[in-house]
Amino acid sequence: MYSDKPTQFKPERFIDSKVDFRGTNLSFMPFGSGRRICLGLDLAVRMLNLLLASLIHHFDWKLSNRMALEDIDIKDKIGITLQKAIALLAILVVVAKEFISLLHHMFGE
Ligand code: HEM
Repeated sequence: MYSDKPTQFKPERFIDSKVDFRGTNLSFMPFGSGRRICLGLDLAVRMLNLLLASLIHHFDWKLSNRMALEDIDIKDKIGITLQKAIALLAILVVVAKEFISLLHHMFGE
């Protein structure tokens, strides 16, 4: 099931799945496995949810005119860090009112 079109973005493949990301299932190990498994795993899992939820909550997003829906894919390219082979050109559209008032609160008028 997990090897079914592995390069396609299909998050639903994990619904009702018993495979986890903590290095016990070698078909899916984003943080590595065994003695050298990522030391920041727990921090990263918490921060990723918070970061992504904050970005989605505070901003509206749209795709750049230079990119079509069909161009979105999840292939990676090897480098010092792992990068997307085709960058996602997402544009921030509207800054939500709550975020503006948060900035005012933090930095004054
Ligand atoms: C989404 C975020 C992250 C991903 C996907 C990730 C992934 C990985 C992977 C694949 C490895 C290599 C594991 C292996 O060799 O088997 C690794 C190692 C490591 N990661 Fe992360 N990591 C993330 C975030 C973090 C964070 C936030 C920290 C620290 C605060 C961290 C600290 C480390 C350290 C210290 C190692 C080396 C462990 C060792 O060699 O013993 N990582 N990480």
